[in-house]
Amino acid sequence: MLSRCFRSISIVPRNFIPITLSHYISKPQNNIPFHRIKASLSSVSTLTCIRPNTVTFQVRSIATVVDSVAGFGEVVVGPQRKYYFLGGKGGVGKTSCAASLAVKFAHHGHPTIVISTDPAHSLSDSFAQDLTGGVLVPVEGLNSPLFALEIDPERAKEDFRSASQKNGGSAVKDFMNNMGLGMLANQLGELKLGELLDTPPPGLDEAIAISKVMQFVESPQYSMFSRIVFDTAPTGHTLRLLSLPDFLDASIGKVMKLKQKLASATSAIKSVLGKAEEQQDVPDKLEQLRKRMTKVRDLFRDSNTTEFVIVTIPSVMAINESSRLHASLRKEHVPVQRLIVNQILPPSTSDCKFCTTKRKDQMRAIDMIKNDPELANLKIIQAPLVDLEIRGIPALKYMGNMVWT
Ligand SMILES: Nc1ncnc2c1ncn2[C@@H]1O[C@H](COP(=O)(O)OP(=O)(O)OP(=O)(O)O)[C@@H](O)[C@H]1O
Repeated sequence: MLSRCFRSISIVPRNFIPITLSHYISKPQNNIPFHRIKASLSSVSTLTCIRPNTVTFQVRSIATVVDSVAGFGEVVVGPQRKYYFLGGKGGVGKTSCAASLAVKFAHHGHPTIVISTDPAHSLSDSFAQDLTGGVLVPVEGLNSPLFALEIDPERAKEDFRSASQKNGGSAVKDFMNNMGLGMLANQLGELKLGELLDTPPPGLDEAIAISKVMQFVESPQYSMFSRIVFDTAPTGHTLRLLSLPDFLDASIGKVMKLKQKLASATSAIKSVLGKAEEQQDVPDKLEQLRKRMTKVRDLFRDSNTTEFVIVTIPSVMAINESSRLHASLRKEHVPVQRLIVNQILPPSTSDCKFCTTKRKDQMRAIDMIKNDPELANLKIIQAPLVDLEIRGIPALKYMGNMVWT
């Protein structure tokens, strides 16, 4: 019956999205132009056609939402490369929002990469495709170029460890001890270098992973990609990630100063002993790492190229965490404009007490946003809880059309 209704969809008031995800997926031929039909939270859901091809509709429950403040026009415009980070509390829908944005960018002609920096990846699950392996994998089922990358944090950490140990870690310490420069070795100890290298702080793997991403996105081979979407780890992890470039920059700077001192001490000893000067090391990996850290930090802060979109759900706990996240992002000078409030229960017209109470509870939580000094000025994007899990390209397209209007 619904399929007959769709023939008359153009006369439906602009404020409705009258189908459910399950219907969208099962009847793709009836896909309707979402850009023409937006719903407000006060509207009700599943649209039932009483008489086909007429303006008479009975609105039941379930359907959909969306305040048209997402401004997809703003994020899609311009051929120059832009970076979007999607982050928030665990399980709120970061991956679904990131993957759906990436699909939508690709659909609008932007060659796009979606990257998961969450050690517990779910991009493969979200796209319902195997995207593992730590390399760029083409996403299937789209006519436009979209690639995905699930970063392998263990491999990245290993790379960092071996680079650092070869260049500034235990090899340096041993060398200093052999040269009778134990005092310098002690200073190195004070810097807790060993701790940094042997038991990297949480988030280091992610920072290194992002610096690796920087390395390959800077290469001309990848210059064609105009949108890079990051699906980040839950809040705590991501905050550590954002503050790490500064921390590492400072730590690596200290290590490098020590290395310089060590190099001049070594060459002084060698010249006294009359030994030939050794060839200078090939490019110092620590210096490379430091440069990449600086680039990551600058990238995080540039509002012309970067936006961090906070994703939340309508619960007091999630909104409080989003508020703290925004405060921390502001402190790190990371540009934030939008807050997605995901998984909002549509109004219930049935006598389901659970649904009514739950929705009231959610509405109270949403009201908190308006009074929260950190969140009140953000553009709020409301997205409904849909009737199926968001998995696979059709579901991601559906989600994209709901969220990114
Ligand atoms: N609006 C929605 N309606 C229905 N299901 C949703 C919605 N948004 C997300 N989901 C589902 O919720 C689950 C969690 O979503 P997702 O993996 O995107 O969250 P996440 O924040 O990335 O989680 P994690 O922190 O574990 O990485 C998934 O099963 C997803 O399909």
